[in-house]
Amino acid sequence: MEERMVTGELQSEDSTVELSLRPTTLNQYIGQAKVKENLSIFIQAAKMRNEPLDHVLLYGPPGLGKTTLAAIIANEMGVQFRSTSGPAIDRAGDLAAILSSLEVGDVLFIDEVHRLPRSVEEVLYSAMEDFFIDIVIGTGPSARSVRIDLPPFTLVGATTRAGLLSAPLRDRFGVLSRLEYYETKDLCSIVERTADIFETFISKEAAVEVARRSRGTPRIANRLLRRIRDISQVKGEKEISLETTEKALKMLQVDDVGLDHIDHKLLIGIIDGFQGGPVGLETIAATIGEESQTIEDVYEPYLLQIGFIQRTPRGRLVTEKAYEHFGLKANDAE
Ligand SMILES: Nc1ncnc2c1ncn2[C@@H]1O[C@H](COP(=O)(O)OP(=O)(O)OP(=O)(O)O)[C@@H](O)[C@H]1O
Ligand SMILES: [Mg+2]
Repeated sequence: MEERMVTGELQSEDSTVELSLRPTTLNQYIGQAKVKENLSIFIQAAKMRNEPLDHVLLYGPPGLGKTTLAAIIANEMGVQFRSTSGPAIDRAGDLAAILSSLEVGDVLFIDEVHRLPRSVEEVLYSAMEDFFIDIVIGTGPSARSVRIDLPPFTLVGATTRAGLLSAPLRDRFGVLSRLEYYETKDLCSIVERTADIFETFISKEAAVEVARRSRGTPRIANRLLRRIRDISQVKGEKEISLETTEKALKMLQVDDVGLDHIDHKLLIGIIDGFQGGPVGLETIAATIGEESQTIEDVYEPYLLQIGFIQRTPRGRLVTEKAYEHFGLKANDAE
């Protein structure tokens, strides 16, 4: 897949900087008020009882701060943070090795937890519920099952697709937190915080503009800011101005509401090819040459969120709001 400025997914250029941009305490974590309030109460209560925190499932679109929040949980609990991911654990034995190296109260973070192989997932059930695992050692007639007791720990799972989690796994999480797209004012604070870390000045209007066009996603806001900062610096600006921000975003092909050419291709594809829909996902995918899974997971969520498309039983429908965005009239087509 080509690299996009406005995707929430992690891209190669993000990974190195992101580490330095990660807030480390709940207080520094901007937005997501409901999630933060809940977690803060559960963390305090667990600490008062001197028990590990209940297992936590964080879910929501890419780039909203799941990994960041997982690390914050460990930090706030004052325990070690161990991190792995679903696809990285091939065999039950790999998981057993990780689990048996944990210390009391540790946070084990499993990213993309919906991608754990089924055989590994099954080992996790008893680990989560009763802090032990049964593993089979050897093969054939000499095979035997060994029980390993584990220290009480907290599993923090993250997924962009909660719907793909099996029911037995989902049910073993005591805390389910859904991260939402950020409001502009929160993204604006994130942009200002990032600028601060970069030791760069940015005008209020410019920060609001970046926030407005970042699809409710901190990772995108930070990525756009980095590019805009480059352009502003080359121009010799002391402070990133609104004018430069607007120009830079135009160069980066990010439109007024944060959409790019791929969003345009998707929307215009439905408008031109199917009179605005409704049209089935598979048909759209074939028409614009993208995988339906990618459309569903990556392109569509934000378009749904801002009300540019609707899901109907008969397929996707482009709304009047989207027509207006392109300066078109919806009923022209009807
Ligand atoms: N609430 C927040 N306040 C400040 N910065 C944030 C916040 N949430 C996320 N960020 C920033 O956004 C970046 C992306 O966050 P993170 O990697 O945690 O997202 P994610 O949800 O784990 O994404 P993915 O689904 O790709 O794993 C981080 O570098 C972090 O700096
Ligand atoms: Mg992550």
